[in-house]
Amino acid sequence: MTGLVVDGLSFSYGRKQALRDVSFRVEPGRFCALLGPNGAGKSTLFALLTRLFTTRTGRIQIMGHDLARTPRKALAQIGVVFQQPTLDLDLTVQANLTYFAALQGLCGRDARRRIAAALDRLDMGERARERVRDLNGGHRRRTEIARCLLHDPAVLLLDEPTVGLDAASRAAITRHVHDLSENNGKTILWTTHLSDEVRDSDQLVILNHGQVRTDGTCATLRGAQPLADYFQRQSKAPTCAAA
Ligand SMILES: Nc1ncnc2c1ncn2[C@@H]1O[C@H](COP(=O)(O)OP(=O)(O)OP(=O)(O)O)[C@@H](O)[C@H]1O
Repeated sequence: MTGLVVDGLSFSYGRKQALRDVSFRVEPGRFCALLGPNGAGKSTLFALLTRLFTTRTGRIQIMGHDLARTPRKALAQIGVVFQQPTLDLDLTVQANLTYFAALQGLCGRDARRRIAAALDRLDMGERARERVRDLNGGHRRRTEIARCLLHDPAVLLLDEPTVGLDAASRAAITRHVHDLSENNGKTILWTTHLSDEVRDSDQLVILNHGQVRTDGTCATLRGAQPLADYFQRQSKAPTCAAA
């Protein structure tokens, strides 16, 4: 069963077409980097994947569940980290996760066990009792990633999760999320406009002007050239029928 299928997806804001016939698939346990310059359509795609927006053109399947026909089953399979942080700054890490667990119908010993395991995976176990306001940006992001694991989703969607972080925090978060695909079998869709967050073994989908420019293994696509150069070339290349 494929982790994530995006098939013939189009979306417009009024007369502005943001996505045009976007198709790609991510196999289970794969890390897929969705790379695109500003305005490429990454956030629009993300909004469709999380059902904030809907469209009649195209379809999305998550672990075999059609998002339009069986949204509850499909959404139960995803963990989401949005671009804008959504933690309560005045609560501790533990309280933030306990609150989210309750929203997922998880409580008591089961919730505590899941929270401890998720925090440990992100090397955040020792910070459980700290107030989120006292954490740096990288640790706040790690808390959000731990939170999205609580209901044990198969697919993780992360929308530019490293925006605003320093280099060390970016590297740590990128490493943690790669680890979740390699060692925990999570299917990852990671949107970014930073080519240094992508590894050679990752699936790479480049989006530009709302269209998929390339889709394949990063090492194969970039060949001998640095990914930054390849990305720049793909981002500058003219797009047929771009909006
Ligand atoms: N609410 C809106 N109304 C009209 N056009 C919009 C709206 N939101 C986005 N767009 C346009 O749709 C296109 C895709 O935008 P989107 O935000 O999805 O791109 P992005 O790749 O996420 O960019 P960024 O990296 O800057 O967040 C852009 O041309 C943008 O100007």
